[in-house]
Amino acid sequence: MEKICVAVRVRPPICHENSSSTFWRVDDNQISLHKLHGSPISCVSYAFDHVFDENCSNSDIYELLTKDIIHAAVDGFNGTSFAYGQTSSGKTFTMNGSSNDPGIIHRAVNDIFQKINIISDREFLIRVSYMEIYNEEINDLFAVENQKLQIHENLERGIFVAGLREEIVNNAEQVMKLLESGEVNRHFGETNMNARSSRSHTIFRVVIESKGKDTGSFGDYSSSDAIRVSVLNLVDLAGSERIAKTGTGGVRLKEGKYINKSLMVLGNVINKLSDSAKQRAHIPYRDSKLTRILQPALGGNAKTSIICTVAPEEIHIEETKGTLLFASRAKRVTNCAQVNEVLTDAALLKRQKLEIEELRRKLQGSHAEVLEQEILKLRNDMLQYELEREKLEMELEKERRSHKERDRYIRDQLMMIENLSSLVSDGDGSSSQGSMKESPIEECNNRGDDFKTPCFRAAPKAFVAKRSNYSQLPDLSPLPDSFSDVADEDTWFKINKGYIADLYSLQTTPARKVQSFPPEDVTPNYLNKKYKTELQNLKRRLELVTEEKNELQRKLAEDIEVKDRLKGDISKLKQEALLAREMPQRLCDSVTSFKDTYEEVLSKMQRYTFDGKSSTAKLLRCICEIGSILFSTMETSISNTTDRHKLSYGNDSLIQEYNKMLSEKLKSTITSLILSETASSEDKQTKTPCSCNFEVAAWSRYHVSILVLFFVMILGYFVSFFRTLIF
Ligand SMILES: Nc1ncnc2c1ncn2[C@@H]1O[C@H](COP(=O)(O)OP(=O)(O)OP(=O)(O)O)[C@@H](O)[C@H]1O
Repeated sequence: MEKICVAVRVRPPICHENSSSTFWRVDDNQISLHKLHGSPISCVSYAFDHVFDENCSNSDIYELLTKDIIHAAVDGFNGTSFAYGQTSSGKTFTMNGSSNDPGIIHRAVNDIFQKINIISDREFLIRVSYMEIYNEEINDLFAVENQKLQIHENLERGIFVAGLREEIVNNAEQVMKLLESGEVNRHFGETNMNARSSRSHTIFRVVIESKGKDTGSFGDYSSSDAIRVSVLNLVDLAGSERIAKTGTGGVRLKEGKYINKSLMVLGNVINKLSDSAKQRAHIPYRDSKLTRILQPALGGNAKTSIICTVAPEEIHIEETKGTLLFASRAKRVTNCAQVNEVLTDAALLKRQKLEIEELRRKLQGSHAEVLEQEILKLRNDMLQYELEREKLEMELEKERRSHKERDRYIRDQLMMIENLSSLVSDGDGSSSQGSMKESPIEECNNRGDDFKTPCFRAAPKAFVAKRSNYSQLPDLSPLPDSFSDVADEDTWFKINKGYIADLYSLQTTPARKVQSFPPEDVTPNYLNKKYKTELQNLKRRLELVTEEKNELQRKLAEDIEVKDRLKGDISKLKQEALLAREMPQRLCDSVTSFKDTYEEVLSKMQRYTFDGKSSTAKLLRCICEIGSILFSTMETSISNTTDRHKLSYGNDSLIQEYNKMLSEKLKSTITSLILSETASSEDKQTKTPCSCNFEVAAWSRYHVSILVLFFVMILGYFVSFFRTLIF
């Protein structure tokens, strides 16, 4: 919540009065009425956010009063700046300025483009429109054919003027040209008070849309997909006037009445808003087109500044006091400005997903308390979004239905008119047919298509192109069709004396139940009900959050359990791997010791053979040879096994080959041994045997044969065991 910023500007005197007895004195942010010789007049002293004396320039006013609002508008806040004051007090001079001292509008436009050129991480679409409220009718200053436009309201655009031309602009120069063309269409007139008096209120409107350029960085979820839409109104009001002074009649008189009446409604709105919330009842925004259009700026979602211009001359003392009274009341009005973001469903989902991700990350870092808070916040936000979305959907549906009904009604009416006109005409229905080709709604749509700026520089980017087709069929929101004649002097008195009119006798439209800002029903019952609902919502959210927290804790415990189990498995596997790595070495050791034993046994056996030529000796040599080949083969295989890369099926075939070769060799040795044995037994019968040597040789052959068989078995078994182990 923030207060409206209010300033007062004193224009330089136009005519120097000789007989004046008082003067207005400006001290810092105070303005007070003094007697000619210096003493202040009691109760005529006012303080505001700023008071500018006659030496101040438009530049000073812009810097201190308006610049912040313009910058905030670029950042997505709605903004309004308007000039209020009696006729000829310098409102138009403040808003439009002169060639030497450009006014607030020109400075704001330049500033907007300067600022958006600096912001490199967002893309912008700027649209401008210019309208006037003349005799309580809205006219388009960019398109003279657009007269008597209607005010509408819908969810997406809020309060807007249907059929108003909006120009897409790319630079300040383009806007200045448009403004110049608009000024030509504005209603000015000569009065006794001002040679060029504004006879209408004008509103120059800038709509600033922007979207973040996608940086793709984590955590940049707040802005990447959301579109910001802000509306900036720069308003030059017509001045209140006293017919006795302006000396007008005819058209001017009529204009003056409308001006005074709408300013009186503005004063009433400000008065109501400046009351405390308890005293505030219905705010009569709908009593004039001016207040209806400025509704968001007056106590709504906008940052607002008011510059109240006063004339220093003594003859205008009553008007000046009236203006200062208005300014004092306006100072008490609070607004509630917030960045206007339009979130698409996808953007909302993305934002929530990222927020959950962020939470998970934090959970892993075990910041449980912080998380609890954040979960709570997140759940709250999500719930709020859901509720809002549901509400909006319902409202949209309602709006659509009423829209359809209206369409049907208009079509029926058109048909009726067509029938009637064909009845009236003498059988020639062609003229009526021609005029009935387009329904008002179609006409409005066609008008919407004309919104594009002819001198638009380049083909717009995707975002710009999409948003520039921004045109909705309006919803009817009737305003009083005509202002009843109000006795001018009476109205003037009410404006300047701070009189609060009886609104209900003035009001011509029923108060709507749903007002955006501020809430109107503040009765205790309503509040009780509201708080109860809120409490229930909060409880429900709390339950959800607790559930989610418990779920997350359970998952965390499960994760820890699985992790422990895996750790046990890994250490077992590590031990097995260590054993597997040691196995070849152990085998190698076994083979070496087996080889040693084998060689020892063989050397002992060789001792039984008395000469190396006997068949036993031959057999032993053969066994010895076979043994050493077998052992070296095994050693090679084992060393290959140690180096896993060398292990292949080729080793298996090598062992098989050796096995085969050895068997054949053993077979041939045994065959040759049997043959030589047969030959020696034949010799035994022909020669005299040496019984002692024969017995020894026979004994040794017998044992050697057994041993050979034994070793062959062991070797065979060893080789097969070794092969199984490796493969
Ligand atoms: N601060 C100022 N410095 C110099 N001249 C000023 C200043 N303010 C107003 N004037 C002059 O006073 C005259 C009246 O000003 P202006 O037309 O801006 O008044 P206004 O409040 O817009 O009147 P109206 O309500 O009738 O349109 C103009 O000639 C303008 O140039």
